[in-house]
Amino acid sequence: MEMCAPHVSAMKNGKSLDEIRKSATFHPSIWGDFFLKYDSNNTKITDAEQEELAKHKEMVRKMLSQTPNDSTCKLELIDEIQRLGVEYHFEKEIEESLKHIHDSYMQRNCKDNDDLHIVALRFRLLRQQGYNVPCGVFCKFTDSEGNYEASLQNDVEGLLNLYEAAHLLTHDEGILENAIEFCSSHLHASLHKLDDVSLSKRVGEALEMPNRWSLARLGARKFISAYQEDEAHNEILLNFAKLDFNLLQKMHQRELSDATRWWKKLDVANKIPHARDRIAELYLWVLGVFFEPCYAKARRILLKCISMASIADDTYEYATLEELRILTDAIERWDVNETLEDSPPYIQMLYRSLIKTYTEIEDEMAKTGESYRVQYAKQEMKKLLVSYFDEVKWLYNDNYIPTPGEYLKVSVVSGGYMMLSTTSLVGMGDDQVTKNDFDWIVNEPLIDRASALLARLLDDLVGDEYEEKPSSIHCYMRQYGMSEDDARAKIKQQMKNAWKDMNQECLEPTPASMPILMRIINLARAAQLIYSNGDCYTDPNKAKEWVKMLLIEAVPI
Ligand SMILES: CC(C)=CCC/C(C)=C/COP(=O)(O)OP(=O)(O)O
Repeated sequence: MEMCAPHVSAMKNGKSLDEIRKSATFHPSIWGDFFLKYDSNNTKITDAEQEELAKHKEMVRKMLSQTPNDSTCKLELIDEIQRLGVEYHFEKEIEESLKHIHDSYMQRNCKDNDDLHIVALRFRLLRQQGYNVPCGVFCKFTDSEGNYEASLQNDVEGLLNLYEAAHLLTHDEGILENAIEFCSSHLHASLHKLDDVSLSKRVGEALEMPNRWSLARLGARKFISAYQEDEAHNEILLNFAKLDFNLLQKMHQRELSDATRWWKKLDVANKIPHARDRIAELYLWVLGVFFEPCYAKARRILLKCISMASIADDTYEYATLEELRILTDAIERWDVNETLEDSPPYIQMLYRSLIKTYTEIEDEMAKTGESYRVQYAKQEMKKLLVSYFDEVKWLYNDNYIPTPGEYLKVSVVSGGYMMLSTTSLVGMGDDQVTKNDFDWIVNEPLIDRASALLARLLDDLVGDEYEEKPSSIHCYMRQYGMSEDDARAKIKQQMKNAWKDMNQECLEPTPASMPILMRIINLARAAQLIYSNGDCYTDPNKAKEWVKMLLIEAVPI
């Protein structure tokens, strides 16, 4: 591609590109120092709280082991445990039960009862676990032309379960695609007629965001409230879920408090004032990737790296082409002694913080002989910043609009998700992640590319208001002479395909272990949330409710 000379900036409304870029401003942080107050004193978990939790946990464990595997109650109990967000306490028990349920289902050739709710629930639980249950189990609910029976319209519980199950679809599963369409329209129609408060809440939430796409913590918080309204709820299980949610929340508050202190020390608001000041929102993103106590170290590392990416993203949308050329070259060399003394302070500051952050992570990982992991993360960060620079070069090349192929090659990387997926493995346990897993993930396996593509396209669909650079919408319009609506429809189709790829890769035989695949699925879920209503990262008011629900307000006991 022919580049313009660096000093020849494109003009728009009488302003040079440099001027336009420097004039962009972001909403200030809405949280400021708020989370500092959650220090060790304010987030203490008392012995009495621990004991109460342990007592409830034992009762739930007993319930789980005493409910026969071949009962429909068992399916419902597992689903409730998972959706209430406490599955991580009983992973082994649930794994064994689902294996038993799967094996006996296969032995009887998937013969089932005729209750749609149960068929769909079993299908979903087994697919979530990686079992490739055939979608043909739903044939008996369709007529000879493949349409779902009209009589199902009144079975709201059945429709809801079918809708949730169908979101585990892979390619060429038209029966599940039809199910999503059929259920969506009838669930929408049922919403204002439902007397059952719990069911109505669950239908509303599912239509807004199906369970497969939902952030686990937010899903748990909402399900606790719907479950409480269900007259048939199990009091012990409900109380356990509430206690657990609140204790985890204290741990998350403490982590965000520490992160806020680290962020303040960087002094981003003063030293890099063009950057978004979003440590709470970034923590929310990371919490979407892993919320369990065993991932505290992984969260801490990922948060630091995503913060660096955020500052870098804004710097690549602010600085001049020449400044960025020098920065990008230095980052590719990754020379810890480089100071970039001829560059402006914000470039020096970004470079210094980046090197320092990764050096600190490396030192920490060296203690367990795992500093090799940081090399992979560094490589991905370099790739990310090079892709940011490639986008800037398009812009300075007279607003060059790339072909869709050219665009995606760069912008799937610049979405940051490949860097995040690799980095999310850095702080995970050595029983969960090996060197082979890093070699696998940095080679852009299908699930990783699909999650990154989804995030990029979601961002593109909402991002235009803040961005100067081209998006996939422009590229499609230009390449195929499409209208904006048609380009958007094409992008939505690609997003559906990305979910099919991700679902397929989570079925046995899987390309990596489930804890690793779940990080990638969870990243996709975080993107679904953050770009669900415009760009909720850039506009902090849009993410405010979620921060409150997950990080401030305890669940009322
Ligand atoms: C996924 C990551 C790395 C998150 C950190 C914050 C960030 C860079 C968000 C995307 O912002 P944007 O919408 O401005 O992104 P882009 O400029 O790539 O469109």
